[in-house]
Amino acid sequence: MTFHVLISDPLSEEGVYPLRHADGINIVMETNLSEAELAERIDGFDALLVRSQTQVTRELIEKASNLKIIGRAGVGVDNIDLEAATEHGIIVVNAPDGNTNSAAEHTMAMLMGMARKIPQAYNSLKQGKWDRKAYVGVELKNKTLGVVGFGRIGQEVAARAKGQRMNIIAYDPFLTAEKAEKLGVDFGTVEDVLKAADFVTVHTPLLKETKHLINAEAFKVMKDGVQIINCARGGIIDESALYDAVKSGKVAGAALDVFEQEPMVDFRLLELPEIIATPHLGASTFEAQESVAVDVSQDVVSFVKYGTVRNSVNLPSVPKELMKRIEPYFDLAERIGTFLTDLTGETADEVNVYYSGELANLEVGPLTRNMLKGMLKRHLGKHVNDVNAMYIANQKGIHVNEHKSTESRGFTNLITVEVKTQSGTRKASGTLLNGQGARIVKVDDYIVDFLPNGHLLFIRHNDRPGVIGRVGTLLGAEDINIATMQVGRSNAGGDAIMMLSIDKHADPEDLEELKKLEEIESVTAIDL
Ligand SMILES: NC(=O)c1ccc[n+]([C@@H]2O[C@H](COP(=O)([O-])OP(=O)(O)OC[C@H]3O[C@@H](n4cnc5c(N)ncnc54)[C@H](O)[C@@H]3O)[C@@H](O)[C@H]2O)c1
Ligand SMILES: O=C(O)[C@H](O)COP(=O)(O)O
Repeated sequence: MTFHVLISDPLSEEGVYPLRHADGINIVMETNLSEAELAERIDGFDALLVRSQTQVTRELIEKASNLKIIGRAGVGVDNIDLEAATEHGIIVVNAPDGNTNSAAEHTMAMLMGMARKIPQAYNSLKQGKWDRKAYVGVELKNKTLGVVGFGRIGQEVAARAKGQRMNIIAYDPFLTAEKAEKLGVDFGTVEDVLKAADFVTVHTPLLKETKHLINAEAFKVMKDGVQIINCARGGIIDESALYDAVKSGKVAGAALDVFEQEPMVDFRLLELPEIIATPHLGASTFEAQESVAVDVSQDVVSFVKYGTVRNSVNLPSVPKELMKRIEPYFDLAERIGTFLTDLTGETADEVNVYYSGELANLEVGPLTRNMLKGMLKRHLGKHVNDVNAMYIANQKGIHVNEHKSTESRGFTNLITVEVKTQSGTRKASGTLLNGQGARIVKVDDYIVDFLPNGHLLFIRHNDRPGVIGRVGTLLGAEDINIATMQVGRSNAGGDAIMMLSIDKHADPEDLEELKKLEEIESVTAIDL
């Protein structure tokens, strides 16, 4: 049975060599298909290989009844509807490392070209002018480069910028003081980075949280004359805010390789002489394209021959028998992970997962991966799933340990997750109650019992008369209805907690009002 592969974006011929010469695999490379033509052709193929140009939408996937694997020859999978692929049982693989170096080098080229106004000077010379006064640049030496997003490419850019004797300050949800020191960079919040930087470069995925991360508010806190680079994803910088910031003189230069809409249609930005641009070329080198094409080709061959892949970004590989016994706990494990990320407001350095009861006799790795997915998804969105969660956690230096005990601890099965963060240790335990679904039954050392879903408030307070009533009164005044309320205390008059589920999201102002109430120690909103 021949395995048919359609390549709809330009992949390196050298890179697809393993595919072209694999038994039983037929390749068609058609890189000029319109969306409609692709939708017509896709049904006849078992695999689709793309870069960033082809939009692999839910509509396209629904037409691809034979599709078994999608290969992304690059990092970003935001042009692929992962949920739709997973729902349709289609494995998605990418090539997370193959173009890192090229993208970092392109970022440095854009940084230096912008600092010395090279494209502008070249265009002027091409028009026959010899104008040396108009293109006075700035040095990089002793200037501060602010890096927002300190993963593979962010770190490679920082290493190169240090070679230019720049000072580096970085922000990344997974960057801690210890890691920053080891990498020889300063670190801080996004605001710290934007305030300190002479040059800002962004290297995050495009997520709900990072869309327009650099907006008008962000430009306000930056230094006058700041210069900014985006070789990551269009949309991280609000292009309309950038236009205004350049016009006002706040931003002295911008170097863009990616755009909110690609191919670019609104060229307004390029009318500004302070802006230089390239058409999404960060990974466009022979070396990078060969590397990423080899990576995805090898995964397709491995999938055809053995049913396994290396760089899956969406599907778990769990034996059917085991899946039947642990699948009911997947959702609980994920919710505990998200609950703890929101409860701590920090990323973990160490995670200990304790399985007690019958679960202790099973391979619980997929449950741990689901819990990690819940823990990481706040910052990595659909880039993390139960297949790559452990890989990403390890990459971020999060130590993950599993512990098992057949001791029942009062429940047939109990999953306890303990996280160690910069601020201390927190934990939560959950179980499945027969016929009532997932429940969280312990938070830190307090016994509770609530559904881990919807809008939750976790309140730490001193055990005094009237505290609970005041909380209820304030929420009522804000028209926030309490669905359930759990209270627990270490001892009479001691530390205590409230765990509330409320009917609508409590906004920051409501939380601030609650924190002002007498005897309230902390208030944390958790939306699961
Ligand atoms: N221009 C190009 O041709 C080109 C080439 C390669 C990669 N890219 C893009 O560059 C980006 C980075 O690629 P990578 O390989 O370094 O990915 P990566 O996953 O190694 O690093 C991304 C980092 O962003 C961090 N992050 C997530 N949300 C954040 C936030 N709100 N604030 C700060 N940091 C946040 C993550 O923790 C992670 O460490 C991706 O979007 C990728 O698609 C573009
Ligand atoms: O996410 C990536 O890998 C880059 O944006 C490269 O995209 P490309 O494969 O379209 O060059």
